[in-house]
Amino acid sequence: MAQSNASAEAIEPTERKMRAKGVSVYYGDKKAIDNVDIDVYQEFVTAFIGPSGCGKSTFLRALNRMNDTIPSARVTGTIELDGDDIYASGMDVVQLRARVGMVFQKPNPFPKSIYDNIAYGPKIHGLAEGKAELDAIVEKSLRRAGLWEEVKDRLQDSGTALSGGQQQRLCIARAIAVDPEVILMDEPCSALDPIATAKIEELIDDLRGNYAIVIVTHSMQQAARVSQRTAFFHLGNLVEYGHTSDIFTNPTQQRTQDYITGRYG
Ligand SMILES: Nc1ncnc2c1ncn2[C@@H]1O[C@H](COP(=O)(O)OP(=O)(O)OP(=O)(O)O)[C@@H](O)[C@H]1O
Repeated sequence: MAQSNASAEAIEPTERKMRAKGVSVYYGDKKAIDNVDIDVYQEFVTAFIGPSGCGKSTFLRALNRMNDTIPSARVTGTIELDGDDIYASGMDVVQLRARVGMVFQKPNPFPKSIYDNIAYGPKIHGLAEGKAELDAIVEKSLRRAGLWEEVKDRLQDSGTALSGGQQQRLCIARAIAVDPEVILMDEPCSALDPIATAKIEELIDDLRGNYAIVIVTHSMQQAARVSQRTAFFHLGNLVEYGHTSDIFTNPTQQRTQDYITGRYG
């Protein structure tokens, strides 16, 4: 498991990667997220916690316009990546989703080889000149995701034949391969056993140095282990956002206190 990160979280962020201002998300007439302001920082893991249905995944998906794929979904307010409005009309959404990658709850490798799972993104984004460069990206991505040693001799095997934990690291490698700046993770360990979960948590801690990471989790222990900042959502509102240790030991809001002491959720 990742060790306590109290010292890491005390460090003040140097670079803001994303800024949400007055963001609301609707499904048809129903408001799922209400007027949320939040900043996400480079080299920080930000955890979104809160009871089921509070809107964590909805808000996470708004950060790389994954909600665009849901016809009834509508986002208001502004979300910026490096100061640029990601909902602006000129924004290239394919490019945006490479810059703000996503890893889902259930590992979802393509039904292709391990190699092709990683190579696909760099190919369509034109990141490699030839086979040697592509090979290098595949190796580097798998190494970063802590999977290289386990798969280097069977890169042509199907990605779906790996264990659940390996599949999730493959999906992380796939996100890394297109050189993202932000990685969004929606309950990435919920389908995994404790050992595979521990590996992913260690990986998140390793990756933090190169990206801004946002993780939705139902596990408060996980949020405490891996994140430096925590946002507590309830009924579509961002109730409290701050240093992870403050949220868990000294929250300012009664609703946060009730959640972390198990009064609901
Ligand atoms: N595609 C959709 N169409 C309509 N309503 C939706 C859709 N997705 C989510 N919702 C609604 O939006 C609200 C927030 O859901 P969301 O999945 O974001 O919450 P969550 O906090 O991530 O929940 P969980 O922890 O259970 O995954 C819920 O009331 C949910 O029913």
